[in-house]
Amino acid sequence: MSSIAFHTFRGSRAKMATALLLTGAVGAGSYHYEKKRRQFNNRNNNNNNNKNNKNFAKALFGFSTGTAAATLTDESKVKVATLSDIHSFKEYQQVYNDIAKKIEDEDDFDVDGSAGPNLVRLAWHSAGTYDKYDKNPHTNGGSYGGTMRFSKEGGDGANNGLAKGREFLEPLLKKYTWLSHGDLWTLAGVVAIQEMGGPKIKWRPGRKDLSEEYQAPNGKLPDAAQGPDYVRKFFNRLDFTDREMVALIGAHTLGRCHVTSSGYDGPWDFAPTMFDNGFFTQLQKGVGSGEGQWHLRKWDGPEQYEDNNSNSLMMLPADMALVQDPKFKKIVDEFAASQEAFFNEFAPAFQKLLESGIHFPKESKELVFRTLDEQS
Ligand code: HEM
Repeated sequence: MSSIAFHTFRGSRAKMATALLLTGAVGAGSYHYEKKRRQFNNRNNNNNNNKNNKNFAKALFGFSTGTAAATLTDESKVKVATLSDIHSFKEYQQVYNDIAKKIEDEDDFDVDGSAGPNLVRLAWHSAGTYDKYDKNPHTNGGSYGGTMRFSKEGGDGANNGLAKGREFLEPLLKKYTWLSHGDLWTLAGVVAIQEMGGPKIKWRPGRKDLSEEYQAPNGKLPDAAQGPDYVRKFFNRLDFTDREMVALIGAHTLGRCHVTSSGYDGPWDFAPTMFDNGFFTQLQKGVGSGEGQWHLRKWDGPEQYEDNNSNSLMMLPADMALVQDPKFKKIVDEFAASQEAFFNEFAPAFQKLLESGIHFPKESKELVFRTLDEQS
């Protein structure tokens, strides 16, 4: 890189370096780091320790240690999950339990009671800003930095209603002062899904709070008024396949739309606090005048669908997109026919969503939590 280019980018690179170094991503000096470094050096059978230290850090974390601003490489433009200061499985299970109990205790959070659906949406919106085409860690989003706590990202219209979920979780940050916003919000999504009867979701810690400059630009979350091409393109930006995107939108089995948040109104199925394949069984029949089908709701609000049977359920245009596109429709039919198939594909897709844009070193363990029921 020429010195001019270097100076041009020096400010943001220095900030990036500081952020990553502060995260403890490098963790030089820790027991874990030292052990791995020695193994690496032995394997490479080379006495040049200083050079080897740098190569090791690069292999593990994607960038070299040393004078940070000067030695950052292009690979460093990723957000690296920390290994050095994460906590034990037992402690994360404790956080899990506290969130689960709080959901259970505060059962007047929303129209349907539970805070669970809001927390799932919080986890997804914290991660769903990721843009794989944007290589600048300041703007490419994802759940790492917990940046929805700042006013620009938090104030994006798509995030209306989520301040309530963030406030609900605030006491946990006071109790577990070592927990980052990103870890808390993503973990809360996992808790909510599992406690509402959904599949086990593997989860990994290591996100760190980043500063305001890392807020994702507004407009990175999906527009519900759009059709199949938009939905496919949107989720391709997050690196998802057709099957993964259909599975993920199946989370609309939970919760409801609120006129005060999005302008849309109503729940997708009759059990909005139960994680099942109800979204697909409702959606499957598509638009028409027959039994179990859908028609456009006549009202003053934005275009949305209403079910013929009860006139009380809703579908967004972006939901209906999944039965308008033949490739999506085939997958909807599969998930409507088998809840097991849905769960099997939802769980890894949701884990992938929560890890979008984050590099988890090979050594980082996937944690699988026990539900409150399983522990009693
Ligand atoms: C094309 C993609 C998507 C669009 C356009 C979309 C749109 C919306 C809208 C408009 C709402 C209503 C918000 C409100 O008024 O409170 C909503 C709620 C919700 N969304 Fe999505 N969504 C999408 C994908 C997803 C995904 C991938 C997930 C999770 C994996 C998800 C989980 C939820 C949940 C749980 C709620 C209910 C929240 C509550 O009850 O407070 N959505 N979504």
